[in-house]
Amino acid sequence: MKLEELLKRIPVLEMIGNQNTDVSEIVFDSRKAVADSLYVAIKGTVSDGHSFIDSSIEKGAKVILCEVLPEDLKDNVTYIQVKDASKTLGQLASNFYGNPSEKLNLIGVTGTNGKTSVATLLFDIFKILGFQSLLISTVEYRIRDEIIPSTHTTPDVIRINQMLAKAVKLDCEYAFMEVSSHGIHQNRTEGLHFKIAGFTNITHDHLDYHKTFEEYLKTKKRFFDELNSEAIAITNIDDKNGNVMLQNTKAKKKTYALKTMADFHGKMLETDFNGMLLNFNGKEFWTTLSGKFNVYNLLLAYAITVESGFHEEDILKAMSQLKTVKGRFETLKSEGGIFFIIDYAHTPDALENILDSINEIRTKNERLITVFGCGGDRDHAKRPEMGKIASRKSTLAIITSDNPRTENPATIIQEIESGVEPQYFSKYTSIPDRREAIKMAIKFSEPKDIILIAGKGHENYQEIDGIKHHFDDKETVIELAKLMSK
Ligand SMILES: CC(=O)N[C@H]1[C@@H](OP(=O)(O)OP(=O)(O)OC[C@H]2O[C@@H](n3ccc(=O)[nH]c3=O)[C@H](O)[C@@H]2O)O[C@H](CO)[C@@H](O)[C@@H]1O[C@H](C)C(=O)N[C@@H](C)C(=O)N[C@H](CCC(=O)O)C(=O)O
Ligand SMILES: Nc1ncnc2c1ncn2[C@@H]1O[C@H](COP(=O)(O)OP(=O)(O)OP(=O)(O)O)[C@@H](O)[C@H]1O
Ligand SMILES: N[C@H](CCC[C@H](N)C(=O)O)C(=O)O
Ligand SMILES: [Mg+2]
Repeated sequence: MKLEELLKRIPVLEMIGNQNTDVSEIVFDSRKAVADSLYVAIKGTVSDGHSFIDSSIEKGAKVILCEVLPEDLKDNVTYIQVKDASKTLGQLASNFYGNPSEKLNLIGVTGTNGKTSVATLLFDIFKILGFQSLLISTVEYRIRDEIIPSTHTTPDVIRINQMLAKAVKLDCEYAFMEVSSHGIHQNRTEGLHFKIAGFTNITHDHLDYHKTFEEYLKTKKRFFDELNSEAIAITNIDDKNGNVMLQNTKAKKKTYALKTMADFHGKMLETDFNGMLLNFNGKEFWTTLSGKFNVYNLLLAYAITVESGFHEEDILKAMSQLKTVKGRFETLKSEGGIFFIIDYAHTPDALENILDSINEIRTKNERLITVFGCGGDRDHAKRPEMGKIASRKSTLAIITSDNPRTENPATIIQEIESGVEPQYFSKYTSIPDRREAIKMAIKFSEPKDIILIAGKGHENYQEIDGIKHHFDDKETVIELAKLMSK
């Protein structure tokens, strides 16, 4: 593509060199530079892309876009100076791929918990309604029926535009994507044209990255601040920060809630481990999904589908056919009659929600055993909180490992244990090996008992010291429950 065309609507401070050149590709990692590419130098969290300008040229980059021009300028290279290279990358990527986000209906979901669930439910609802879509999520990316492994909840803006462009080419009419706070902060959604934006909730998470809750909140809000006046913003007003999200948005505002009056109002009428009877805006329907948090997720998915112009009856009919999202309140029953729930709850709020949901459904004649851990190299503050919640709300909590990464698993476990209140000391034990922990839970159980295995959901690895060892909670449960019932 011609450089001139690529720079359309992009404010440039200074340009040195040939402006009439062709760009073969845009890259922001010097290691991926190819002949005639344009390298964007970005200041990252670990290093500064400006220090790799020369190595990108060695690999073939012909245009350099940066915030600070290098002192030593090479011949036959075009240098472009901009105020914010990271934001400019988004605009360049949109231009390069033909602005695909404007050619379909792009819908983004943000919030601490529920993003994967809502985005996946939407992909499935629209499929039942007869529409093909793109899904960008933590678990996987999907273009129609093609599944692409996921690297990030919200990948970089080049990947996003590449996938959007492919989706447009394959006649997809919708794209559903998770918008993570890292993604917003690192401008991975810059230049994208969102039609609808949904907010799930905001609670304690990622303070290792954002430092304070206020910063985290501000980052999430930015997603709504940047919507245009034709977009629709839908927020959960049962969350105390739900309205904050819409304070400065130009988008049309819509609300959903279970506890208060809202544009979209939901009620849970009945629930058990087989599903729930729900009422949305006065209309009843059954779903095979369980867990109160899924009422919120379904309600947001419903609101987004209604705002997309579909009939309420058609939507509810489609919604009653939905299956559980992988690793989100996924249930299994062993031959011996033990009930397993596999869930991705990896934050204090998510763990509390799922335990409350299970306690609401169970008869209390059985026991509830919770196996969980906390990720290494991540927020330390959530560890004691999760220890407190799990021991308080289960018959027995078995603390184990969940991606210790570069940390010592024993230290993480100690930090979790430090949150257990003295009256619950007899209600927890610690087994660092996750397989052994699950084995212990099964050994301790009797028919009808419930074992919750939290934190990994769909993940199929245990990350230790930079190496991902294969580990899958569901697979382990199936294997052990069978072995042990023999
Ligand atoms: C902390 C974080 O988010 N880091 C992301 C960030 O990398 P970074 O800022 O550390 O990059 P850097 O190493 O400082 O390098 C700066 C720049 O120099 C470039 N560079 C670097 C080396 C080199 O030789 N040449 C070169 O050009 C890099 O490409 C980069 O542009 O930008 C990269 C490119 O987009 C991301 O891949 C990377 O994600 C890392 C791998 C990551 O683990 N991110 C997680 C925390 C994340 O983003 N998670 C959220 C979900 C969280 C949740 O909701 O649970 C997600 O959306 O997935
Ligand atoms: N609406 C919700 N409110 C509170 N908790 C929820 C909600 N939806 C899901 N959860 C809990 O959070 C876990 C993760 O759900 P999900 O994967 O949908 O969230 P996410 O926002 O995509 O998370 P991540 O940021 O890790 O990608 C679930 O397994 C469940 O325990
Ligand atoms: N996207 C989140 C997921 C955490 C899941 C949990 N299993 C862990 O490894 O901490 C993160 O990387 O922080
Ligand atoms: Mg997710």
